[in-house]
Amino acid sequence: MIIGLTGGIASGKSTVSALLVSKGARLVDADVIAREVMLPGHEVLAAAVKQFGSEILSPDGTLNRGKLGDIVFQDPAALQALNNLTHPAIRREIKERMNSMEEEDPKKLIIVDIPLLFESGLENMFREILVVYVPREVQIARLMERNGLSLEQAEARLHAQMDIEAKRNKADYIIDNSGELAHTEQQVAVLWDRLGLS
Ligand SMILES: CC(C)(COP(=O)(O)OP(=O)(O)OC[C@H]1O[C@@H](n2cnc3c(N)ncnc32)[C@H](O)[C@@H]1O)[C@@H](O)C(=O)NCCC(=O)NCCS
Ligand SMILES: Nc1ncnc2c1ncn2[C@@H]1O[C@H](COP(=O)(O)OP(=O)(O)OP(=O)(O)O)[C@@H](O)[C@H]1O
Repeated sequence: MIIGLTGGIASGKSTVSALLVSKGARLVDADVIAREVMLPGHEVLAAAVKQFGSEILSPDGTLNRGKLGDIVFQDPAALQALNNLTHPAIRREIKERMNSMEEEDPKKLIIVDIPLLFESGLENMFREILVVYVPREVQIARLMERNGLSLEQAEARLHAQMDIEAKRNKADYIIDNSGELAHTEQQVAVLWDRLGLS
């Protein structure tokens, strides 16, 4: 059983994924893979340096994520160029990990957390999709707080994604993470039952 999990930036995808993992699900996390392909020595990072220049690197040769984020989240063409470099490698790795987890234990729930699942047209990879939802204002407030961003920076990041209401409309399952964590936990428990996993 494989479910695609998505939502908006800072809507709580990692929080909900962690709750599902604590119940026994296995997790493929596209953000983790996206970080791996940007590590020194990886061909995707080399291609990004070629595209955006060595100013996206810190003095120790690692990616300066804030710097690259500032470049791409203000410029749709730059974001598209970055996506063209990173997404094929990320997609390949997601598929490999999903397949090997499924082979290892076909009965276990596998959660595949992909922030840009809809934007990247990956809906067809999944029979069912779970959207972690919070209203836009909550998204902005949590993003500003967690990443120390200004309102303008936070809005630019939201603007680079499909609107959260549109994602919610495409969901098979919705977890509303706008309340207290305990409320989110309850919904995860209900979902777990509904999937027949209890
Ligand atoms: C631009 C980068 C360096 C910014 O790094 P930073 O540490 O500030 O953010 P982080 O990687 O933690 O991403 C936070 C969130 O931003 C949003 N986001 C990231 N990349 C993108 C993108 N290409 N388009 C729209 N939103 C994005 C997602 O909601 C993500 O969960 C980084 O996001 C990156 O390398 N992005 C390209 C790879 C990618 O598309 N990743 C998304 C997961 S598939
Ligand atoms: N129910 C909640 N109540 C209050 N704060 C929360 C709740 N759920 C998550 N948060 C906080 O909101 C922020 C965003 O949550 P989280 O990192 O899980 O989102 P995400 O969707 O995985 O983010 P990203 O898109 O950036 O990867 C974090 O700082 C987290 O601690």
